[in-house]
Amino acid sequence: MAELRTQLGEDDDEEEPEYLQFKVVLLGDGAVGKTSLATRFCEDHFAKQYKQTIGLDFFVKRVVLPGDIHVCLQIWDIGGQSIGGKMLSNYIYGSSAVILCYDITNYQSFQNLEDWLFLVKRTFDQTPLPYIALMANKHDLAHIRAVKPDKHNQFAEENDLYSYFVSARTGDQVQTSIFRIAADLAGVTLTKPELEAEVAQRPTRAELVNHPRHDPAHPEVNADDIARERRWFG
Ligand SMILES: Nc1nc2c(ncn2[C@@H]2O[C@H](COP(=O)(O)OP(=O)(O)OP(=O)(O)O)[C@@H](O)[C@H]2O)c(=O)[nH]1
Repeated sequence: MAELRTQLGEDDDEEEPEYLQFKVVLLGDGAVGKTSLATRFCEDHFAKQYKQTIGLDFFVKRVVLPGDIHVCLQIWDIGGQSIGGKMLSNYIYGSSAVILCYDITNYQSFQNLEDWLFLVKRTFDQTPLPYIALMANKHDLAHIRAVKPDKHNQFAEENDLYSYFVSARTGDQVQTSIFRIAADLAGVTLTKPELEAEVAQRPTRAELVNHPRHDPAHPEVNADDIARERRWFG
């Protein structure tokens, strides 16, 4: 995995820690929530309004792992319309991690990950593949999901992908997933208490989402969904 050690200070202050730097690329169809995930990862903010990413956008996430290991993730948010574009391979090239994102309420966005994954493999060609994660977003809409967890797990297993279920909207599992990805890239094994401590340190207020709770059309809405909305997430 590509890794760069550097000092990230504004000046040459000797106190500035040494960061492990990794390029992380978010890929997936338009409107699956890549920008929302990046802003949740990095700014702990969520915007309801959809603003299409043209080309790409950049974010930076700094994480301190157990053992005082400082990690800087350069997050490349690639617009979903780039799939047919000539620049896509250039965007993917040199990444340490690729996060394949889909919207659990949009089956097509899941199916199209075959194409996104193919493009990643083609970019890396004979060279080792980066860390690749499968990220199911919009988990707050689990009551209208179109992609069953079984399908997700099968795709992840078949392609040897790390697997995450998140909601950029509520923040559910977002900080945990990025913390885990940072640790995996840095080669740090996290214990459960370490992961929980990180999440507890950065509470995100879960937003109440209006679900049709007792709608007979969505009988699968259950107590877990309701509890999820009320929890505090990292
Ligand atoms: N309910 C819900 N909506 C979400 C979630 N994440 C994103 N959205 C909404 O989905 C829409 C698209 O989100 P974006 O983050 O702009 O999607 P994108 O994948 O970056 O889209 P492109 O720029 O076209 O590639 C926006 O209206 C978001 O508010 C989520 O977890 N839950």
